[in-house]
Amino acid sequence: DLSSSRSALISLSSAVGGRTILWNTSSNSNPCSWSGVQCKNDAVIGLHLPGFSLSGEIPTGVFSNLTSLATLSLRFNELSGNLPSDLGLCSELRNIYLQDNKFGGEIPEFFSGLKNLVRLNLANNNFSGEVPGSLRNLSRLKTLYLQENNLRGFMPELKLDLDQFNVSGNNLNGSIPVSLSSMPVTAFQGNKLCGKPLQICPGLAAGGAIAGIVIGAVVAFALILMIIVFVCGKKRNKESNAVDLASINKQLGFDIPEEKPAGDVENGGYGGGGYSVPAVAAAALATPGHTKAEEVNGGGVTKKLVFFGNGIGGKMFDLEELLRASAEVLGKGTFGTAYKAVMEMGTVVAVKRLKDVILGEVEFKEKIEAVGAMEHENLVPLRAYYYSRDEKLLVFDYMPTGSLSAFLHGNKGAGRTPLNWELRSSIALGVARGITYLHSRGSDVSHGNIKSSNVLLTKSYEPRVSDFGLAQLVGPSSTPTRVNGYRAPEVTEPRKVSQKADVYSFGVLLLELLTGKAPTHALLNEEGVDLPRWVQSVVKDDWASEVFDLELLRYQHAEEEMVQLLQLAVDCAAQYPDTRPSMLEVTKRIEELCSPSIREVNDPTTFIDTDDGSSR
Ligand SMILES: Nc1ncnc2c1ncn2[C@@H]1O[C@H](COP(=O)(O)OP(=O)(O)OP(=O)(O)O)[C@@H](O)[C@H]1O
Repeated sequence: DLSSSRSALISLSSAVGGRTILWNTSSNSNPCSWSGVQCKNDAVIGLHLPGFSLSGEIPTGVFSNLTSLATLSLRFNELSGNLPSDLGLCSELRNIYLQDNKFGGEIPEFFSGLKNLVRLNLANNNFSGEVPGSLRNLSRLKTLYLQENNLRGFMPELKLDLDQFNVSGNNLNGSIPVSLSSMPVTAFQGNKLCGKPLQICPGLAAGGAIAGIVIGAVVAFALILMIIVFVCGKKRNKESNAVDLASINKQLGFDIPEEKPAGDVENGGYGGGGYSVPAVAAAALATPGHTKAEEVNGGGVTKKLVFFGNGIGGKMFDLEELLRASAEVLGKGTFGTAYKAVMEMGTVVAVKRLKDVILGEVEFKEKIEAVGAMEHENLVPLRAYYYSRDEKLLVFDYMPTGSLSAFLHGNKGAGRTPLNWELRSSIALGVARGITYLHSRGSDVSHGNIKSSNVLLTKSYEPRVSDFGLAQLVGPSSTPTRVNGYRAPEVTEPRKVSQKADVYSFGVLLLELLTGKAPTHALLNEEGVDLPRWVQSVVKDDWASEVFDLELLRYQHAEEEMVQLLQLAVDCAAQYPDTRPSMLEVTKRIEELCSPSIREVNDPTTFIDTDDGSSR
């Protein structure tokens, strides 16, 4: 019944902070077209208003007109007061997300009547009183999040088959019920609880004292043994490392700091090295048995940097100059280590020192020249290369803003620069164009390693795809063996990539841009998920708008575009290669759906949001 749900929504809207701006409440307007309102057969089945700065109490009576609700999401607002009792009338509710508000009072008993509930999240509120034992009636419940409230008393035995559970940060005491003993320690921390998985309860400890002493002694003995074995092993390792480093240092005449692994999200996977090595490229050339001079003039043949086009910014330089550059490790990737090198004349380049190149010089030149010939505004240009028997160096333009991965996941703290919708969609389009160009060079040309750490950003945040064409240069030991969240399911052999596998990886990258979540293979935690599977499950559960990155939710005007891009991402990440679109089609679809937003990108001031909530 639309008329009653309409008045219910208007009263909710005016009660919670007067945010009527969210909904067009003019006469005859259908609430089903209002943003955040989801309908099925004219009945309101979803209310999705996360992060809208709503405040105040929800008046009683609103929910009695919304009894078809299946999903209620009001998370990340400032709503307060008791939950209205008529929420208990919404017996169709499956998902309740009320976390990160200021709701108070006791957890209402009426929840136990919502028999269809699958997810209940009341975390980070001011709920007090005890955890109602009647929650055990919710036989379909899979997620129960009650952490960071003021709950006290005992934890009741719920005997539910929960996948996700957390009551940490309350004032609960007593023993943990057996049915919850398999939950992780973190689910109970910050209470006065005892028993498995936490420490044994005091009363029980006395009874088990003797057994405890015996077991304790055995465990202690085993521990001491393990420590001895570990310490001896470490000492041995250190000795062998010391020999290696000593011999390298002797050859080079200076210390090489330890290299940082690439893709280190904490440091943004980029530029986190912080140390500077004099002429790190020289280090690259000084391999056992070859001195620098021999290498450069080995056997009378002068090895040179071979440039494509007219150098970097019109400047060319020779190997000697590169060797004199001060360098900094950017990270270690699949194909070798990347350095930032600043030359005396001020030119900054990125140098990649390839490892495990199996090709002979002629074949290497042929392949690398094909890479050097690739020219597109969304690809990182290869400017020069150096080939000798023991060293292969590639010189690229240095991208000062780092990788998309670093930008999306690097700095979660305050002061983080959020990526607005216009920027995200223009990055999506740029990357799609770069890959489409690669694919247009031949049906057998594919990238093979598309991921957000291989999308680098220029100063004005234009995306450039890197690392293309390198997989063909190196041996199998350098191909990415780790199963990663970007790899298409049919790619069982990492070197057997295809254009359709690139489309899959691009689909995952789109999902990453839209959800703000980093993909990993397994369903791990909030930080890493099997993105295609996660998104599909969420969309199937009718809570599609829950998918998007919180930072995107303020761009109400672009919701339609976001949903369409999400659909495209899901199409790209289809399980079967044949059902995925081609990159050319993908580019066209993004051009069509994002063109209004992307036009705004021409104004550089729209790139970055101030994150002060003013545009919400
Ligand atoms: N041209 C460049 N300009 C600036 N930073 C770069 C450049 N090329 C690479 N980097 C940075 O150097 C680091 C290592 O890059 P590299 O390409 O070697 O590995 P990766 O992309 O992390 O992994 P993989 O080799 O599996 O693709 C990354 O953090 C990357 O962002």
